[in-house]
Amino acid sequence: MAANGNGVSTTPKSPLARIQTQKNGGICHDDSGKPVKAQTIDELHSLQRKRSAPTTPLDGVQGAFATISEDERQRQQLQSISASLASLTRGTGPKVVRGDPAGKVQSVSHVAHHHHIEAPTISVSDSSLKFTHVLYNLSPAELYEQAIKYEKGSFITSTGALATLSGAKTGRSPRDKRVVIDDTTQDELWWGKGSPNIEMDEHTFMVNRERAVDYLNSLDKVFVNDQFLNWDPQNRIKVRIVSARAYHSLFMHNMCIRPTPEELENFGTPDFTIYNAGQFPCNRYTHYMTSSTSIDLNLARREMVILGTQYAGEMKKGLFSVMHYLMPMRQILSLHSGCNMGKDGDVALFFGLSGTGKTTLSTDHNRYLIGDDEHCWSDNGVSNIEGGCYAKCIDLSRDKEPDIWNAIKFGTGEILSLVLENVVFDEHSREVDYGDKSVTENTRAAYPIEFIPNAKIPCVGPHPKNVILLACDAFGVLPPVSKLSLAQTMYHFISGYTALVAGTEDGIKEPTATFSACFGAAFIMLHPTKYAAMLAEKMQKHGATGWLVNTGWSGGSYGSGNRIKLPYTRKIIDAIHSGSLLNATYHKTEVFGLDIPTEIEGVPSEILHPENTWADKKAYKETLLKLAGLFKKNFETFTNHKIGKDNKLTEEILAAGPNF
Ligand SMILES: Nc1ncnc2c1ncn2[C@@H]1O[C@H](COP(=O)(O)OP(=O)(O)O)[C@@H](O)[C@H]1O
Ligand SMILES: C=C(OP(=O)(O)O)C(=O)O
Ligand SMILES: [Ca+2]
Ligand SMILES: [Mn+2]
Repeated sequence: MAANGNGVSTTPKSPLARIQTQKNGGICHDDSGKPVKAQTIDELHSLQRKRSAPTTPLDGVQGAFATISEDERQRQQLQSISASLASLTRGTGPKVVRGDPAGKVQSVSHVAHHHHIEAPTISVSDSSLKFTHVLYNLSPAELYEQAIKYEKGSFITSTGALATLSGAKTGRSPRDKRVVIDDTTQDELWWGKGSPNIEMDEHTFMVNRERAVDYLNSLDKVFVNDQFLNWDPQNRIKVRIVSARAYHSLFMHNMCIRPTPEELENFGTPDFTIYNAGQFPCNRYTHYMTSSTSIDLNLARREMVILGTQYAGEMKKGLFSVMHYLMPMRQILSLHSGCNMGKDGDVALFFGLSGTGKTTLSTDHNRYLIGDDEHCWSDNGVSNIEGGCYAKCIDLSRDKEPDIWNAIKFGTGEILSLVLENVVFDEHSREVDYGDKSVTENTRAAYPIEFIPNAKIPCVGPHPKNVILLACDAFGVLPPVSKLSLAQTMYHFISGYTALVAGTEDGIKEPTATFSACFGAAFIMLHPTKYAAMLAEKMQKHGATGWLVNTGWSGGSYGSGNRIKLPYTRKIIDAIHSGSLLNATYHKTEVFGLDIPTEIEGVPSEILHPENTWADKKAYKETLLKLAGLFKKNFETFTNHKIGKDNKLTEEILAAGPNF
């Protein structure tokens, strides 16, 4: 007789299957599998989760390496987090416990618990009495669960990425950034016209800090990430990020350097702390505030407060500003650049403003990726500041950007851990439509750098051989590539030109020129000439060549011409890396005086000089002069600043701009 394991006949004689029972007293004893060890459903569920092994042997090691007990270490960790969350309403800080308030289980923290922490069973609204549950350095899988359970707009896409929404803000808010001015920062930092540092006083910072901390303390739970910045071990910075959303915690998990369990045990006090209370607005009646968004940096307190924006990029770029202060103090140059390395150890830097191609061009299947956005250049070479990449994914295609495409899914040996911001997907298949701009043009994917197959781990490399300045010229008059002298490199580095296209809004046809000193004025803290002088010195010392690459328009301005094809730009970049472009024949352009090659393998020669690609030569000349005028006007503010030890380089830089 054919019967399945439950004794149900599969060849019923009557229309309904008859249950065959055994003869021994009418009681079923036909379960073929071993019974589970659990006596109750709760027990069964608790069996599902195995405790993570403690990383330090509990009895510790004797002698010089003796470690504190696990209980003591956890007590110290909670004390440190409690101190981070201190506010006046809780003089001594909130009562902090670890774990998810929703479950009785404490297993969300991956350090084994050897004592049971009693959480209150009734909810108490008075913040000085309530508990704040701390979800400390959760794993991506745990953060996925938190996001899916509690954060509206969280979904898993067909490739396993976590899709989220950042709310009303889908980009950075540079005009809402404030920096505390005190006796030290007043002299050290760059203030005034052109500077990104808009001042606020210490007291106002504390007002916003208290607002953010009180908001965080009012919640049932907060996420705390303890992580690192900078792959250079001698200049590593410990950061703590306190946030209200699993999405923010996962984003920083991916973007900062992830500590090993051992490193986490010995983490101690952070060097810098972010309070991200982005869901809660600032009070616009507060002095120095001009909107409901505020991103406040206090270098003396080593703290940053975020109110009124949930755009995750604010955290990574906020920390980048901090590095732009801390690193130059140690004679290390911080760079808003991507960075990769060839098989022979030749390193290239890719400077550029947002959307010019740092991430796209540094992610190159034939080279090792050191990082896509933030680096340091010290006497030992280059190091990535971050542990992940943050790629723009509008119109992302598998053909043109295969490594980024493939990074947006399960990673080898790692559970899905990726954030896809503001993308649109099919409600059933969960397939992402990268062409959809319904939420924003600035859709993003944040993934750990290991998701790129050729990542160079640890993310460090020798001194750069090529320094590539990327400009997305929507006027269509800059050549696709030109070789720069050191003075020209400095001129273009200080200028930091790119052009924004007005986007898809109708009525706006003119591209807008943007000049952002050091290709990242929004993040620099000192005067641009300080960074420029360091760059000049390093390039000179290590014999690096500068290049200007236009990743923007050709054959006319935005509206009539077209964006230079990515495969052509890649060929240009290949020729820079291989060294073949150094040996090309060059001729000088008028007005900008740029040296352009006559030939590059794989690139049609006629596009190398932009004039050839314009049907209307008069319009070309007019547009060229217009852009040159904008460069001249922008550079006026820098003419009184000296770069280098004598005036020689400064004079050369001034002469390296457009002449007309
Ligand atoms: N010729 C080109 N060179 C570089 N990027 C291009 C080019 N044409 C189109 N793009 C697109 O421009 C965008 C560049 O963005 P991204 O690399 O993220 O810039 P960044 O990292 O500098 O902010 C990508 O979406 C890329 O596909
Ligand atoms: C995240 C950003 O960086 P980028 O566009 O340079 O990749 C940003 O500028 O907000
Ligand atoms: Ca980028
Ligand atoms: Mn960037």
